[in-house]
Amino acid sequence: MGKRGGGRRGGSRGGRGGPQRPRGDNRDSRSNKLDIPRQNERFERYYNQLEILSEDEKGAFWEAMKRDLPNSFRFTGSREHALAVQQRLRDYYIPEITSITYEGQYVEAPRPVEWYPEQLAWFMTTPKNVIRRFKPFASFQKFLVAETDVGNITRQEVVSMIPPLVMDLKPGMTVLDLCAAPGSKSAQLLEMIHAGEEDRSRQVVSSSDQTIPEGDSFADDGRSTGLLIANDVDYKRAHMLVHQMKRLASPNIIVTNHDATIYPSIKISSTPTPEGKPVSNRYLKFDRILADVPCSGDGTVRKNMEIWKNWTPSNGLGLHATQVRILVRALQMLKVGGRVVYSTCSMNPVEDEAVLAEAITRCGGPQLVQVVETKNLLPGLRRSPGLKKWSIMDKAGRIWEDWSSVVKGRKEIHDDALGRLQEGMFPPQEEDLPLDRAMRVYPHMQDTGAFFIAILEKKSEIKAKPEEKPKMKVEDFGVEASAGDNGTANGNDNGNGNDAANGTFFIDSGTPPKRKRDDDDDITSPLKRVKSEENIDSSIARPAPSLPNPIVQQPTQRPPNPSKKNRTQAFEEPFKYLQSDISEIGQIRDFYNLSPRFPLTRFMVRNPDGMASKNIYYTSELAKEILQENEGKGLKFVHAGVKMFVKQDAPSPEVCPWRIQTDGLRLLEAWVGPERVIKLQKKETLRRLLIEMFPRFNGEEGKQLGEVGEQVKNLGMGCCVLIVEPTETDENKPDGGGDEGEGLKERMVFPLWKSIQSLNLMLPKEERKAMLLRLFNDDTPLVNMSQGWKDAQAKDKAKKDAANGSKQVTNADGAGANLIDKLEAVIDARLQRNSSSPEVEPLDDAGPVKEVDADELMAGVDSDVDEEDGGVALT
Ligand SMILES: C[S@@+](CC[C@H](N)C(=O)[O-])C[C@H]1O[C@@H](n2cnc3c(N)ncnc32)[C@H](O)[C@@H]1O
Repeated sequence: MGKRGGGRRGGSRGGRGGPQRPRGDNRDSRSNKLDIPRQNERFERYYNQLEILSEDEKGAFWEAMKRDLPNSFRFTGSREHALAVQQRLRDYYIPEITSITYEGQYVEAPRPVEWYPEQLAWFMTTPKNVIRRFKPFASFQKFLVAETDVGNITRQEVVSMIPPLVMDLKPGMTVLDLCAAPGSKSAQLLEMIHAGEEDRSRQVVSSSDQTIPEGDSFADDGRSTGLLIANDVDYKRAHMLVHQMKRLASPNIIVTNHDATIYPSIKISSTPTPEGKPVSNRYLKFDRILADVPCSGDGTVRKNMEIWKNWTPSNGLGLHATQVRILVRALQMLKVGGRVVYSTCSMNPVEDEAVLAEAITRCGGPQLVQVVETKNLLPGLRRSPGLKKWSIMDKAGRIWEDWSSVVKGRKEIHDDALGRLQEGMFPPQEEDLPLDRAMRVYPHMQDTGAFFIAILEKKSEIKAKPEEKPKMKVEDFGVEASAGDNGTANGNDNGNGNDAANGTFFIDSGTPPKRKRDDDDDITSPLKRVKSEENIDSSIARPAPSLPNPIVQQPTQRPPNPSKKNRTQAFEEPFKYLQSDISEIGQIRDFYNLSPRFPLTRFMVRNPDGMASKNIYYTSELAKEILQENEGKGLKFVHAGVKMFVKQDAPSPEVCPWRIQTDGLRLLEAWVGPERVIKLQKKETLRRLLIEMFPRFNGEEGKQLGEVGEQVKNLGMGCCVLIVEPTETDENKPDGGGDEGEGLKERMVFPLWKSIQSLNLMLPKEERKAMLLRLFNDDTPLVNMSQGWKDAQAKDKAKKDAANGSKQVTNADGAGANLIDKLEAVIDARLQRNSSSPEVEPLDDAGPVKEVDADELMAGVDSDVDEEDGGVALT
């Protein structure tokens, strides 16, 4: 799957996507955090009495809880590409780091996470004083920062990588990630949806019609037909999610912004049943749903030190009801036979096993919703089984073993702490509910954070029971019940007792949400009542992807666009699909000689008039169906589509003004005709094209461009596809290995622009630099060749002017050359302004290698992305 670079991610040192702070501030806040005493009487007492660990283990557990968390990261994107970047780490950085000795011992180098498939996840525990001493760490950091900037590496907590891995996700599936921001798990899910896609597409392109393999994975000529809907209730966090997802350049994702407890049903097209029976309302059901719910996050205490200060029993108690509602809604939206993975980064059974038990009960019991065994998944991962018995600590710090003691206690204890407790928080009556099939991962087991993961399988259609109101009478408390205590005092309620606008959650609110459902079968979406899928004939499976007639949306009235400052409400440009017979698409098809197998019906624009004026996006067929079927029905779509073509001024009418955007190239390249394809085999040619912006392809300079220089001579102006063909394998590489060979090992594709005299690889500066570092270990500053030849021309002209007594050049050749240069300069300037071309900035050097400390080693890496799983502020 694709990868999108594009600059250091905004506000890169702000953390949690916040505003950019000066580096010094960051250090201060880091050292302030380090000053927090790592103790909390109730926190420690609660988990000690829970007996989740043997006496022997308790010491190691608390010791690990109090230690700093190792840094960890994941190689992201398509398997092929992720493995290539990982190989660089193995071949180059690891040998350098492992050769360092300190006080007679070898230093600890980054290590792969044993149970992560293909060792694509790594962690490192190297102490600061060791890192400060040795320069190889500094060059390793440069690599990490560069690869993270372009999206090849993502910093992610090791345990947070588990839930997607146990989803048993196949590429054609429809998947919903209900609480998805900032998006590290969504990224994993999307990678799985695209697994094997590139190979399949190439297989189709190289086969004749008769030899294309049959089967679902080739249903759309090898393109993945699966879909991920990633959702978050918080609008700003949903945009953080968009930012993360765009890096993966997938046409198979839609981002939405809804409260997961009342997630609206999604309409799909109303084709008749195979028997010809008309069906009027069909709603999407999912194969897999991830409910990585908001939680108190006490499993992240090694990273979020404030938890030591802020942990109270109320944190978990207040979230239980929301967590149950999210899980029940997930089960409703699931296909029969489908699976929900429920996860939290909290160790509190009230947020874990109790939520499973309560949701299963509400959905009809274990015959309808089964807990799936997890113990054999991910061999090598040390874990404990889920709990079948637990006690609960109330707000006042008292421990309760069961519900009946609470009921009795209410007669004697006259404070409101007991009001928070509910029957469903205690272990279920049904003793054989196999909650132990879930998994708990604790920090001491493999030096990570803590996590809870469970898999639920839907065995039959369900009809969820309405939520029971807590049966509390005023006299039960011995105190006056305070009406309306729903934590919405600030008036910024998202209907859930939570403040969605600033991303914080009132974790003390145990009351049902304001926007309450009367009946689970009739969901009220935030904007409009949407009929529940539970009334629909569930035997109707989603039809195989088809290519319905393109629909051109009628131009709609543009809603008033609130100024950015006042955007507390979501405003998104509409998604309008283009008719395949419009002139712009015809021009694209003809210029790139696109294969008839490439679907021209999936192009979309983001403006209310539905006009192809600036950017053209591409989505999968199912994403298109969903966006079209649900238009104007209250669904809050925030993002969909991969930018595939961008319009720019063309130097002449024969040149197509629509150039291919890097994001969309992966999806398109196999279908572009040979006339617009250039092939590169030599490493040195690629190095030149990466370092030099706007090299000339004629004359002496052109010779330096080797095989590419030769081929472009016969190519018409405009955009083309540059394919880097791998010619070197582990077998044929020269003795000594490393990077000495003339060819490259990895297949790559880039958009290339041919101007009148020069070429330009349409790749952002950061991606050029990361690639130079990875493929050539070269951190040479980039060179803007157009500047060079313009300077040379200016000098030449000055010389000639001087020789001719400052006479104007009037001969035809001179005038022609000037005209060409001017035109070229205009085109270059426009290309430079374009998003995926290098910016016209002073070309900076990566700077001298400096010593770094442990935090700094990861500090520049992904630090604008809030990776923590504890998506709640402990207020
Ligand atoms: C634990 S974090 C999710 C982390 C995410 N899955 C990841 O791996 O990057 C929980 C998220 O749930 C969101 N959230 C909280 N309440 C929600 C609700 N009622 N509906 C949907 N999302 C909610 C929060 O905004 C937060 O982003």
